[in-house]
Amino acid sequence: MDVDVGIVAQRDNERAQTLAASLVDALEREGASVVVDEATGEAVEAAAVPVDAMAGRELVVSIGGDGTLLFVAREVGSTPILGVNLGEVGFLNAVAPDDALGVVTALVTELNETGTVEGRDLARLRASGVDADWSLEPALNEVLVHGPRRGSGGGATVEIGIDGQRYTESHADGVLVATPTGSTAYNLSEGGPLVHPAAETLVVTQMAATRAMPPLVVEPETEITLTISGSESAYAISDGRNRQHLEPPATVAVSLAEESVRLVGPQANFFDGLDKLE
Ligand SMILES: NC(=O)c1ccc[n+]([C@@H]2O[C@H](COP(=O)([O-])OP(=O)(O)OC[C@H]3O[C@@H](n4cnc5c(N)ncnc54)[C@H](O)[C@@H]3O)[C@@H](O)[C@H]2O)c1
Ligand SMILES: Nc1ncnc2c1ncn2[C@@H]1O[C@H](COP(=O)(O)OP(=O)(O)OP(=O)(O)O)[C@@H](O)[C@H]1O
Repeated sequence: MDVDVGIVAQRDNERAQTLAASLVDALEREGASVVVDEATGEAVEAAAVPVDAMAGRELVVSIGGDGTLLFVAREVGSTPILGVNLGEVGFLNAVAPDDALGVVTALVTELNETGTVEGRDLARLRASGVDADWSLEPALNEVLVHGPRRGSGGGATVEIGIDGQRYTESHADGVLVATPTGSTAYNLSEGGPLVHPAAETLVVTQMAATRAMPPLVVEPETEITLTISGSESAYAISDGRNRQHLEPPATVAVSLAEESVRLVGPQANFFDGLDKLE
């Protein structure tokens, strides 16, 4: 059987491109059909396609840091992803570069023999306008609502609604809703709790609120609304990259997205990973 694999290497990263080239060689020798992303295609001899065209392949390998994996996840939906860590933190990428060849070859052999690979599904969040017609790309880490700019003087008033009931309202730099995956990212810097990956919850965390309430842990099916007012403009942002301009007063609805992200290959040990954050 011909296994379809996509490889995305962090742009402008020579180490990532070199590793991508050796994966292309090894996988083609195994009889797999391999494509790389267009930026990598300029440096590596292989068929190149846009990253979103890799959706539906049996495996996509992301070589880079957490930012690269978040980017790949945004583009390929629930296509199985393996993360190889070449970044500084690499919380989302379980595989070290030296192990990449062995792990990817083993996964392709498994796909050949069984047609499937084991993995785990990571929840994502959908953010959309309540009083305007827009939605953001689903977030693997968090959805954030903030005023015209981050930091002092850039805040706004944000009211948090939980299943139609008001939790709290305060002037703040912003408010974020994090998945368990995102609990170790921005959420942690803003005083939110660590969430163990096996816990199915969402966390709502205020950012530098003047009348701060503790971060609120809710069940994943909760409908969360963030209503922002008292500033000239505001933004809703998914995973730090995909943003929507808001004209306050504006209400953003945040809920579980239908499509999760599927990570395959060895699972990172959550507690070992925490050492990287110090
Ligand atoms: N103050 C902060 O902690 C802070 C600031 C900006 C962005 N971020 C996070 O980075 C993500 C991407 O945003 P960007 O593209 O603007 O920044 P980026 O890609 O430069 O990432 C910022 C840092 O967050 C780390 N990171 C990302 N996801 C993580 C996770 N799930 N667990 C632990 N660390 C993680 C990255 O390795 C990197 O060191 C956002 O979703 C946000 O959670 C965090
Ligand atoms: N092959 C690629 N094609 C197009 N865009 C890319 C590619 N690789 C990375 N990018 C862009 O770069 C961003 C990720 O790069 P970023 O600088 O955040 O690195 P990183 O993977 O987090 O690594 P580090 O931990 O070293 O910062 C993605 O959001 C995406 O916009």
